[in-house]
Amino acid sequence: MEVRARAPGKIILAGEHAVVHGSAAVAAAIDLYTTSSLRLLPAGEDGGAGAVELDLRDSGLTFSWPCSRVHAALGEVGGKSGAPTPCSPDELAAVSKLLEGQEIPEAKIWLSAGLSAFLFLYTSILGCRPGKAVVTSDLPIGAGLGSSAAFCVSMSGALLTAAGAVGVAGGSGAEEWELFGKDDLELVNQWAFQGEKIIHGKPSGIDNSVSTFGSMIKFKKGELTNLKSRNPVKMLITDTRVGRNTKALVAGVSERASRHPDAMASVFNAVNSISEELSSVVELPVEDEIAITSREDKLAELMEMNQVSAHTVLEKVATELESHGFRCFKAEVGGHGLQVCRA
Ligand SMILES: Nc1ncnc2c1ncn2[C@@H]1O[C@H](COP(=O)(O)OP(=O)(O)OP(=O)(O)O)[C@@H](O)[C@H]1O
Ligand SMILES: C[C@@](O)(CCO)CC(=O)[O-]
Ligand SMILES: [Mg+2]
Repeated sequence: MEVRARAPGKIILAGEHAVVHGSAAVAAAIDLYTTSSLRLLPAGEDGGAGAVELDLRDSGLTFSWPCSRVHAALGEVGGKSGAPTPCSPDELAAVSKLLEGQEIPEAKIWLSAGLSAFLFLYTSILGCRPGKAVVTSDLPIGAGLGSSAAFCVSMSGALLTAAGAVGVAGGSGAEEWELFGKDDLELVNQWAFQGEKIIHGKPSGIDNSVSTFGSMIKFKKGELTNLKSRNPVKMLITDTRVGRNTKALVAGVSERASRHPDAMASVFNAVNSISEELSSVVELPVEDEIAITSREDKLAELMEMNQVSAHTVLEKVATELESHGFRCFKAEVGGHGLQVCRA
């Protein structure tokens, strides 16, 4: 049987980075997804133990680890389909050793973090059982749209479903996306957070939470509040195609906070207030065009204060940006979280 799980990317409207230091932040799922398909395989035809395989379809790269090698590196692992235990430094070192000998092009060396997260999640949940995972994604990687979280959430969803730890009982039989129950989502989210830690270093958990649960959320110190907005909020997302590494950026902010503790505490406090205010603006009931425009203006101002300059003339701005070679996504925000499909 093949299990497919898809998880959305996200945008953060306010509170990015400050959320790692305890400020509130507001994030929304976007309708761009990463899909992980998983098929458990029989043991090798030659009587061998088979292999764990990963096919990263978008980058045209495939990876394979003989189960015997995985077992030799990690020992007895797997079967942990309850709450996760974090990846210990020894485990991470063993996982990193498994990357040796894999042909990762220098230009895509950043994939190593994703491969480590995959190996940790796969082996912790399924042990050294042979299987093949295929990943495809609509999301640009390293562009701030939560590709790492969508990768970890969709992969955790597929692995835990294959392990029988979560899932819609029996499935509908039809090939359509179904939503998980709340407890299952909680479990997937906990596992995905462990994967995010391998990729991000010190994540707040906002990205994996919004990717798992969907919708628009306020997130503060690990606590999630669903924001209820009766009117859809539309955003224009622009990929500057200038890649960056979130782990390095997060570490940079922490270093700055330790160099300037008082000043940065005030910055984090200000960002917290912006996120709190933005959350209430999102939930304001808006009945007519004037109220919608006024809400958009308030959101724009708060986002600008947070960091970003927001524009409402979407088509005009998109055309202008695209004429300069940028890529724009017009995304619906606040949609579904993790979904699963069993063929
Ligand atoms: N589809 C994918 N396949 C394999 N690895 C992936 C995939 N998507 C993300 N990753 C892993 O996640 C890393 C990118 O994570 P990073 O947190 O730096 O960027 P992001 O998640 O796109 O942005 P942000 O966290 O700021 O929203 C990649 O370097 C890779 O290791
Ligand atoms: C930059 C950051 O705030 C969001 C990354 O999308 C880091 C985090 O919260 O883990
Ligand atoms: Mg990320």
